[in-house]
Amino acid sequence: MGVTESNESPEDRVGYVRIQDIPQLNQEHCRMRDPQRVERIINEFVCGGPERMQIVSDFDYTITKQRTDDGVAVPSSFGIFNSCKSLPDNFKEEIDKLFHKYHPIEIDPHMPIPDKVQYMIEWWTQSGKLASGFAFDLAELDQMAGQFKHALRDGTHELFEALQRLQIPVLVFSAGLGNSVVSLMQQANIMQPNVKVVSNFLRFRDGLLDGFQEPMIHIFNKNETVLEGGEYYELVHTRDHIIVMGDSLGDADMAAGVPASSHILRIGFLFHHVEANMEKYMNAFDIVLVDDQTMSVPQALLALIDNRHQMRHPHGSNGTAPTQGLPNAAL
Ligand SMILES: C[n+]1cn([C@@H]2O[C@H](COP(=O)(O)OP(=O)(O)O)[C@@H](O)[C@H]2O)c2nc(N)[nH]c(=O)c21
Ligand SMILES: [Mg+2]
Repeated sequence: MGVTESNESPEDRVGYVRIQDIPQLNQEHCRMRDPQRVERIINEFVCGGPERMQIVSDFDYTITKQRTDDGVAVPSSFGIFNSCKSLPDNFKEEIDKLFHKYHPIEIDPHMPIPDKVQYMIEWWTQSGKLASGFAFDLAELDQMAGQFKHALRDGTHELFEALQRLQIPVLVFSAGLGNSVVSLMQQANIMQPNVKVVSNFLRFRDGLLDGFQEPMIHIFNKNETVLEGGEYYELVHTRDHIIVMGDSLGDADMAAGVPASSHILRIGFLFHHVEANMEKYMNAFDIVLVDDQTMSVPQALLALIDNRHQMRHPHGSNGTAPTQGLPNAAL
């Protein structure tokens, strides 16, 4: 007698998760281009368990809120640095000039990407040159960043706690200023050993600021290809179940460079010009959350993965090696 072939479809299996059973995905402001694809990936994630998961997240307005309860605007990571009082008098003026020259290029819908890349490299290089040749006390940056430690999305602590407990690596990718990102995350107590920040970090030489450390992270190389060969790449390249989170369209590509067989679920936080942007966001992200200032959706997905994991490993052992502490200055 051979093995009886089962006609059972995956949907009939015990433990199969359905979108309609996940309240966070059934909210009015949660949009999905292809709910069946989302459901399929979620089931892959739940079956694969925490050992195969990694998170890749943008920082500005993804980990921080797009809109705060008290209406206070949250500065970007560059903005936190630029508002430091001790910077030379002309610094702010010059950095603003660069912004007005290059930001329209960054968002120009007609210019081809390869042309934009050249301009973006110019912009980040010139910003680095401006941030050179004067003394700067990082304590001032800490003080500025600390003012916004409560401006993280609701549920961020709980999400990061769960990710740490399940030893899921988190890559925070920012084309902004890494020192602000790390400082804010440290002061908010979410800079756990499983979290790595890849960004632009200030460099000092002979006690003076000397621009940014290499490699430059700009908006068009903000993806896993810049990690290749590095320590973090080694840690995560076998983790083929990936949640990507971002608020800008380009953030959807942050997992570029991971093996093609990976399952990637992209979550996009849409806030500005909702109607005008909706179609593009729906095409770029699997889940689009409109004016959602929480981490409820990633938390819900993680809870599903966690619950199944607890059922398999009721005594707490998950068979994986502990996540190493990760250096944040270099790749
Ligand atoms: C070099 N430079 C780049 N930016 C902006 O920083 C952003 C960093 O990009 P990102 O990491 O994708 O962050 P986001 O979450 O804010 O989108 C880019 O979109 C640029 O518009 C900059 N912004 C300021 N204020 N000053 C700068 O020197 C500067
Ligand atoms: Mg952002």
